[in-house]
Amino acid sequence: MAGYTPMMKQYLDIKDEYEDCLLFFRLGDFYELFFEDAKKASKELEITLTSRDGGREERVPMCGVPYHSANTYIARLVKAGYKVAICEQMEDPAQAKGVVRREVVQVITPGTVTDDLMLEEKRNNFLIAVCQNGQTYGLAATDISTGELRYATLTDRNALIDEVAAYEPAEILMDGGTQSEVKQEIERYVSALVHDFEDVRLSSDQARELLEEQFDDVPSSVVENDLAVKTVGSLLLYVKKTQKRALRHLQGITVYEANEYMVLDVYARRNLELTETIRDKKRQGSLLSLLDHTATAMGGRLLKKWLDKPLLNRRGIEERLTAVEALAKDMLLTKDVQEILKGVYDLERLAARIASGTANARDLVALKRSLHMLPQLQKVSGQAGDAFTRLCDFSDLCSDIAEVIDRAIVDEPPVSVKEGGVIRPGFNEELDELLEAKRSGKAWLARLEQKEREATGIKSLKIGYNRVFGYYLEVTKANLHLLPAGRYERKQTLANAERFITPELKEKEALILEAEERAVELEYELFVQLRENVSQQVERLQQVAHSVATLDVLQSLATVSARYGYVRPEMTDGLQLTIKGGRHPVVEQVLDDGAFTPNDTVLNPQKEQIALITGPNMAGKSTYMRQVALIVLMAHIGCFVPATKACIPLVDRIFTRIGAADDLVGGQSTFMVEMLETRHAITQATERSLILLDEIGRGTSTYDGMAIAHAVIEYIHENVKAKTLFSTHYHELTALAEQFERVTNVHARCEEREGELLFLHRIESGRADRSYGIHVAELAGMPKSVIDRARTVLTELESRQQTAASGLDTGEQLSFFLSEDPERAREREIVSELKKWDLLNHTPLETVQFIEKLQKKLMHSAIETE
Ligand SMILES: Nc1ncnc2c1ncn2[C@@H]1O[C@H](COP(=O)(O)OP(=O)(O)OP(=O)(O)O)[C@@H](O)[C@H]1O
Repeated sequence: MAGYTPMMKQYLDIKDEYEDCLLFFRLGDFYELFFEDAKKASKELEITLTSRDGGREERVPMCGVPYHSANTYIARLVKAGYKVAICEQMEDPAQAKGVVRREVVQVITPGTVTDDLMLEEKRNNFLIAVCQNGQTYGLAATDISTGELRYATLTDRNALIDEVAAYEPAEILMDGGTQSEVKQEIERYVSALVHDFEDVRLSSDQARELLEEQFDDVPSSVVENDLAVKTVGSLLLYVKKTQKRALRHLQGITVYEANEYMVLDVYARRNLELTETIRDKKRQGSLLSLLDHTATAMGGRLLKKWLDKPLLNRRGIEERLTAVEALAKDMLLTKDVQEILKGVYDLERLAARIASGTANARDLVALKRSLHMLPQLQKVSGQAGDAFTRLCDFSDLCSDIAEVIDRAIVDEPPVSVKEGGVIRPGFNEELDELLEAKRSGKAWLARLEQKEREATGIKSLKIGYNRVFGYYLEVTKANLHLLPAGRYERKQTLANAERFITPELKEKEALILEAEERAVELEYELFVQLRENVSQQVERLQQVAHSVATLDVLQSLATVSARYGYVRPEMTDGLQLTIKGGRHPVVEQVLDDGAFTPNDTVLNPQKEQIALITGPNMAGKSTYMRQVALIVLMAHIGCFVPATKACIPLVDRIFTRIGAADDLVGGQSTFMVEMLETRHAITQATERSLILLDEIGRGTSTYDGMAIAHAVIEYIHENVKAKTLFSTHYHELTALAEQFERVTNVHARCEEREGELLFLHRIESGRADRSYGIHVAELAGMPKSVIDRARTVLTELESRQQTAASGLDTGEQLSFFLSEDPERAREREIVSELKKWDLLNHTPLETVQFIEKLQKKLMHSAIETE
């Protein structure tokens, strides 16, 4: 420190405490950054790097941004993953003795931003804390821009990763004890700022104390769980340390269990394109964007939550469906709801800003206007029926809050709350008197101007004001000779005018300025008082915000359901899934009207547990598989579904392995990803799950691939029992339908007409007879010579296979396995035939003949191999 100026010393002391942040150090009208911070920020923000004298020989690198536009710069840095500490001057530099006192007033990090500029309207901004205790993990998540705080204990690592991914957090705090592989895996799936919460580590007692201080009522499931106390406590401490302001809007802890909801892991979320498309990661084209007809930001955020956490409780689902049905049947009413909702601002974030003391008068007016819409929402939701009354509680319309804001704040207040013009006349007597004094003073000035003009005969004489000289009389040089001597005191000379004061003018000026100053001060005091009063009501506002958001989501789902001709799914307690005339909700919208071919689906654990889907490329297999999953998912969030009829059992998880997502997980081979996803599915699925496996095994050699695909199907059939859709190009696998009783074959039908391949996109029972791969290659514009050669090679291969198979007397479907390893395959077949032989229903002679036949087969096999 030696040699630095006192201000630089102050800077370095503060920076020492905020080492991991870029320190925005307020110097007059600028925030300045020094040393390494300046180098980083100037590069990131593309602003000039300069230097200043810091007292030592070498100059200190520096860059800066004007304070009034700092928000945009801070937003860019935070978005780039930096933490920014804002250090303000805590006293008036004009009155400070020595170095101006400075303090960090807020630390802005990706997970703790509250500025609208840095937030997406329809997206929550989650900050997550994770603690580990053995194999158990605590996860606490908060969005401080809305005030919600949730906690769950996860019983294994996969569950933790799925849950973290579902939040799509902006920032994650990890207990130092969390295993590094877990951290790595989280970092691989989630693009968030991840860091240790080294400096917010708490003992259980400290954490408990902190929670009790913050919340009136800490749920017993948290109090009695050390892991929960520690996780939520650390999260809270971090928020407190960064925000350094009231957190009244963090009102309670919602404790939930991950299995209360359908689990959608990272793969399923991405493969089903729930919130963004796989290819370009855009919202447009995702299921969320299709379903989102919400009119408010809160509704948009809640819809995403519903989609992230589909319900597993039938009553809850039915309740939503009933509400959606009521609105879908009455589009006029739905239109009314939408119109009213358009007048409602983001109540959640307004309430949060009010509670944290950052709201301005415009926010309060926005709140008032929104609250004024509530009686109408109460009325329409009442008209829509009982389900609404239960889901959206409009019993408290917060009209008292709207009324007090209305009485206090003018209709169009300025942005700043420190420059007056905020409080409505009649609200406060003292303020009215001060404003009257100011007004009458101004009228007096106008009269004085008139009087002086008449007295001097100078028509252009005018009264003006500036900050340095206060009020003055201005006379142009040409008219100076008209002024009587001695009455005016010269104050300022301009190029072509002179400015004067009189004792009378100065006396009045003191009164006017005093009144003005006091009025501005008083307005600010009154405003802060009002904001404080409203913030006491934050819980009521949050409650009503939730009801508005729920109504908005319901109307959005009803709008989509009515517009696209969806039907109400029948939710069943059983395990059978039946869909008639099902469509892919997103694909059907991109195609021309009526161009989408609807398809049926039946899946159940008794008979049709695993559907093997064959058919050429482009025939519609993936679309079909995804559509089944999306229909199931939509039903679970309470939305109607794109089908003519749907009976949907409760599905606890949807697993997907679909090729297109290969590029998503960096650093691993396509085949490795394929195997990871498949393992994930088959080890975690239950008989209530739905598994989609698209062309498993294609990432390796044919035999390996087929063997794996075979084994996976067998495993699901024998052990997992989950409903499964399995698409494959290995036609040989269709033989499994004969081997396993709950495997069925379906295919995407195509027809060849006059050498052209026609994709009918119809899923029909039975297997596809050919793969038509060469046709697709032709469609893709492959050179003719390549196509012709492929046809020749194919014919050759087919005839070779034919020859290999001709020795077999099975009459069954030709199998690649058989031609490759005929002996083993035949033995397997013989064993299977032996098993099936019903001794009691055959004569001894028949049995002997049967054994003789098997023996011959075996011998034949031996000769062939020799
Ligand atoms: N039911 C349908 N009705 C109309 N068009 C459809 C239907 N299903 C799919 N399609 C169209 O066919 C295209 C190909 O579908 P999809 O990707 O599902 O084929 P696929 O059989 O999975 O092909 P691949 O084996 O190459 O992955 C889709 O992009 C879509 O435009």
